[in-house]
Amino acid sequence: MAGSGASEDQKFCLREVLDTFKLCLSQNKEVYLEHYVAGWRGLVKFLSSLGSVFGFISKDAVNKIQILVGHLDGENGSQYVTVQSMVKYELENELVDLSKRGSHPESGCRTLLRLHRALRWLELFLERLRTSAEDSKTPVMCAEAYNESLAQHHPWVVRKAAGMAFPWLPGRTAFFEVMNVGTPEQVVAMLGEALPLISEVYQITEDLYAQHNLLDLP
Ligand SMILES: CCCCCCCCCCCCC/C=C/[C@@H](O)[C@H](COP(=O)(O)O)NC(=O)CCCCCCCCCCCCCCC
Repeated sequence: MAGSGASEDQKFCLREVLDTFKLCLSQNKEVYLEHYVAGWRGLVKFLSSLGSVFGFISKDAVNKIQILVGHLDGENGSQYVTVQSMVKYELENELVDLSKRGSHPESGCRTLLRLHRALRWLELFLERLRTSAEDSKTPVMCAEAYNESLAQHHPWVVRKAAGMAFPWLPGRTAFFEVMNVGTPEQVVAMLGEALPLISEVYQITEDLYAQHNLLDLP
């Protein structure tokens, strides 16, 4: 965390953010919540730098990040060190609404699930960016990635709002520039390194949630 704080005044660099996902995995492949949340913080910062039309998206992500930080910093914080320990703790203590929303609308499990689904969007979008041609359209890549992932969990009105924001994304060249990673070739190389890590974090979480039947938490 100290690292991400120290870089706050410096110019944003997407490599640093994606590197955070490297720190997420423990030796025995558990996912550290602190680094997961730090990764999302960085992504949201990047999204905010793209303009206020994405504000409603950042706002929801920030809200979810805050809920998770609240658990991490709360009196039972030691149970929230990894996603695995969080799931175990919340399930054993019946702190999760399993079939309909009830007394635990802010469980770590349901909150993280929303970010987890968004991580799949990120994976799909970055993979498209990585393999895109110079004249590829970012809004199209973004919408395709969204339709294949998050959209399936969103009601019509959210899908509609998201669809209205996508055309405001900067074009590929400008997008690569705000990433502040270097030349387009360097961006592509960086994405090639970061993507397997993001996929691994995603897959480990997905398997864990599937194993506990948590993929449809309300
Ligand atoms: C760069 C383009 C960014 C486009 C982001 C695509 C995702 C669009 C998502 C639209 C979400 C709209 C906000 C509302 C969401 C909630 O309804 C919904 C459900 O929550 P609930 O069950 O508590 O009600 N929330 C969610 O699904 C969580 C959404 C979290 C979205 C985080 C997106 C962060 C994107 C970071 C962009 C970084 C780009 C980096 C690329 C190099």
